[in-house]
Amino acid sequence: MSLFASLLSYLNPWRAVLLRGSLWLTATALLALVIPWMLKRGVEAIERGDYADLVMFAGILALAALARGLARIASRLSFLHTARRVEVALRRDLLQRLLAQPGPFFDRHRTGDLLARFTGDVTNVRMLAGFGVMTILNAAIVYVLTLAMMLTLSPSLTLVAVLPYPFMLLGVKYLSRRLLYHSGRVQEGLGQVSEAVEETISGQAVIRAHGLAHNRCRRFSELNDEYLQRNLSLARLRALVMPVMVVVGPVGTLLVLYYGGIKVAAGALSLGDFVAFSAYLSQLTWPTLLLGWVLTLKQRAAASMERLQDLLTLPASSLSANTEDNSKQPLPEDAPRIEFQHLDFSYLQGEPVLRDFNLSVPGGSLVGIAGSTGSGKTTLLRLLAGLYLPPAGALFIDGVDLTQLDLRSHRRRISAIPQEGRLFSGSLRENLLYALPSADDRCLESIARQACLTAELEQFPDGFDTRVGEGGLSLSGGQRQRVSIGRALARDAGLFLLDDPFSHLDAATAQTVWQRIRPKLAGRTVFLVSTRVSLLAAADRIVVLHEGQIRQQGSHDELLRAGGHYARLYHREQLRDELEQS
Ligand SMILES: Nc1ncnc2c1ncn2[C@@H]1O[C@H](COP(=O)(O)OP(=O)(O)OP(=O)(O)O)[C@@H](O)[C@H]1O
Repeated sequence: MSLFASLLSYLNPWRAVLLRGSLWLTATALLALVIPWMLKRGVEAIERGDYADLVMFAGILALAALARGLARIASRLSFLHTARRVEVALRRDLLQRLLAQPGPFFDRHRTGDLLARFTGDVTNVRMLAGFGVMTILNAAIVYVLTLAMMLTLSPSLTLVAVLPYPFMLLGVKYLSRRLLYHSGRVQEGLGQVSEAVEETISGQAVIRAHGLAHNRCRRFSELNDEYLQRNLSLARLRALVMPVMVVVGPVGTLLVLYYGGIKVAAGALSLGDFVAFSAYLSQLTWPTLLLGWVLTLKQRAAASMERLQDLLTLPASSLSANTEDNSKQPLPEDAPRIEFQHLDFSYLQGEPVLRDFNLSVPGGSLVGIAGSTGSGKTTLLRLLAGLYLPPAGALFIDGVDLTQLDLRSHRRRISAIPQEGRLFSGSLRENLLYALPSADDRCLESIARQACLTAELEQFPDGFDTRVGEGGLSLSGGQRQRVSIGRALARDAGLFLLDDPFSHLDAATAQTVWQRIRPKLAGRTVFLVSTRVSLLAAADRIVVLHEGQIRQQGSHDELLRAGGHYARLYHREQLRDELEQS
């Protein structure tokens, strides 16, 4: 879609406001026409020696100027307010698209670059949608009306005045292509700088702990220099645009002065007409200059819109809406039956992470997943959540291929605790009830009890209203993890995906939390990944992964009797716990 087509789709809902704005612009231009005409009549009154008329024309001129100022304010408000609304709509659509993307999208895109699209790129488009559109429309109206007046006064002099304009158009056409290219590079550079800032702030603890601040600053300076060079190239080009426009006005005025002067001297044009003509011509100067500025703005906005279109044209979801069977809303308490059939999975062009994975899970069972680090445990849960797309015909939910499921309905029945359960800025209450904001205090207290947070809450001076800081930074790792557990429990889901939710808790607390949350999980399908294998003892089936393949599976007792990897992990853990207690 071209820049203007995309922009139009965002401006369309505000067409009534824009129409009003255009009427105010027309009123501004019409009132502006009165001023040179009153000059003409004033000059004629002076020639006649009629001072009463002169005062009257001066009065009309002053009133017209005042009314013109008011009409200009009204027109600006219509256009600039609309642009702000377009900006909001763009940001909303961008975020909606982003959140609908599957995991590989976020592996491919850098956070800073995505952030730059929300800031710099959206601002460029907003400037064009507001000031740009207003300036272009204003120039068109002023040109048509003013040229009509100039033609009325003297057609031949009008022809002389517009002689330099074709040269201006040629120069502008040549510059605009290069402006587009350089604007794109500047926005890309801004993305890299934003990325570096974002990473530095979120990783400041690691950077300082390793004494890497100096290296980081050096790398940042290099990126900044590169960004500066790109900006300077663009600024040089933009600096060329203004002179092209600035030359046009004076050349036209010079030509008019020369030929107009000859005409007045020869008596072919009255002095009043000549003064009015010159005033009309000077009214074209400012819109022409602004057009030059809008041209650079247009190219910047075109480069930005191209970057925004990359995101706005993404599919709303990588998983398609499905047949009638799946379009029905699954009930939250539905505990799905899950089947993996010869599942092979690898991330973008990487080595296979899961290989020939086969598993049949009846609805309402608790599946424990154990295995060495990097064996594919998290990947398995990501596939179940539809965050990454499994190959077709390999993963079935209630007998339906996951790739054919409506992703939103599927996710509605899932509650997950990711490995790094991120909290959001806000209070403990907001975080615990993130998925259920309307829940009452009784529900909140019950969640906190299940997640073993009650003791801490009594110590926090603000209780549930305690702020957790960005990402939950003001809480300990264990507290953060228990808030994540509470947040997941608040959902009445049918499928729980718990990725090592007790890794930051000591053995005793982990057991207590696990015992407390189990009644809530009864009758649900639960996948529990745990590096602490003793917590898996209650699972209906335990799967032990090794390098993406099932190495062992069975109940806790069966696996202990069989010996092997699971039994070794279990005995090692028992020994460690005994040592810690002694
Ligand atoms: N987004 C990704 N892009 C590419 N490769 C990935 C991605 N996420 C994980 N991997 C790779 O997939 C493999 C399995 O990772 P996964 O996180 O599933 O293992 P895990 O068993 O959960 O490990 P751990 O116990 O350490 O959390 C690893 O080799 C990892 O490097």
